[in-house]
Amino acid sequence: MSDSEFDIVGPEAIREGRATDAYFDRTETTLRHAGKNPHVVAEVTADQFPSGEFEVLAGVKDAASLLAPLGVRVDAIPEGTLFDGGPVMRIEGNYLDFARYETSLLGFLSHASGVATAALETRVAAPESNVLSFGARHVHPSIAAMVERSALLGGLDGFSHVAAGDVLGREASGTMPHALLLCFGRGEQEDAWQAFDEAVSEDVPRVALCDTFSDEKDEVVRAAEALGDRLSGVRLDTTSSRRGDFRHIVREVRWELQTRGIDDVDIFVSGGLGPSDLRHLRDVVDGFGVGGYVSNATPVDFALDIVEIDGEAIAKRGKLSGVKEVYRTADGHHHVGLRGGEAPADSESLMEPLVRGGEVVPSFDIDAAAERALTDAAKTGFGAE
Ligand SMILES: O=P(O)(O)OC[C@H]1C[C@H](OP(=O)(O)OP(=O)(O)O)[C@H](O)[C@@H]1O
Ligand SMILES: [Zn+2]
Repeated sequence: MSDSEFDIVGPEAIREGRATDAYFDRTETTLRHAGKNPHVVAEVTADQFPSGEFEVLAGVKDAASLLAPLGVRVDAIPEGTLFDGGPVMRIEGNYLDFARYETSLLGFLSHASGVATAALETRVAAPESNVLSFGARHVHPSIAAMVERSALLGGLDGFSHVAAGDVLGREASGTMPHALLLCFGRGEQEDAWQAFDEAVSEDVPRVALCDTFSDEKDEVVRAAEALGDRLSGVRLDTTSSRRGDFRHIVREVRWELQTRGIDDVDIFVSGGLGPSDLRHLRDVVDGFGVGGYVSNATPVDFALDIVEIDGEAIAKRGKLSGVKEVYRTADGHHHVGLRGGEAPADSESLMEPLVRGGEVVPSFDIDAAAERALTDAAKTGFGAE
């Protein structure tokens, strides 16, 4: 029993195959006892048939790292690709070489793909706006890097979690919490904003949180008067009990700034926002902090199913036997067919080599994957209202 500081399943357990469901231990014991370890092809699939409901594939980088040392051959559709049916990954090898890794494999793909899909929904809802991932507080700290990487892969512009930034090699960003204003006390907002301006390094934009004690309009005018042209933005995180017509509040704030000749102060909003809020506010605000809608996204319901054993097509009830290819047709839809079958006219086959000879084939670039997701979103009409 490990006496580690926190109850967290670490990378060692994942690598050793202990991050698995107990029935895979039983499976290994039983198959070894019976002298069975067939050569299989297994596919990761969410929907057997194209559903028209697209999701973003993410988590492929960690999945590749997990599978590479196992002596299996893996193909997958690239990270960031939108899919709506058929396999997203195919594993070929002796079943016992990878059986116990199913749990972690699906966990890597399911959770990250759910978060990336939610992030893309917010991205396409406000394509011109600055949208930051602020939801790390809602999830277990051990998965913050997955959440923030998936948010970037879904097209978001930045994130708030510092340690996730260490993992991703990117700078976390954010403004200031209500706790800062509270520590200076009621009526002392100017002192708080000015102390922030004096203390925080110059490269951090001066974005004042303006909704702690009094009306947003009042606090914004006071922040502008307190910081002058050092103020680069204001954040309104108006709590739901006071929110009313958030759009109207933002327009009042913009009016009070503009009537004072202040045109270069950005207005950011946050707090319980989802795609419909972003669509409703995108023409009056400059940026969004989106938290729970992205970080708390439902994982994609992937399953790993054997579809061929020793060259014979086979599948459990509810699944399609045989090794399949996935194609994207010219109209952005997907087509699933048996490997070796005829590809639809004007289609592209989506599966690419992921692991060969123990090596991960592709390099992984978050920005390229995000670009792919945005391109696919346009092709498929993803998130269109
Ligand atoms: O609601 P979500 O979409 O998850 O957004 C997460 C936002 C909202 C939250 O406000 P508070 O809970 O008031 O926290 P703080 O006082 O630190 O701003 C905090 O500012 C996060 O950045
Ligand atoms: Zn707050």
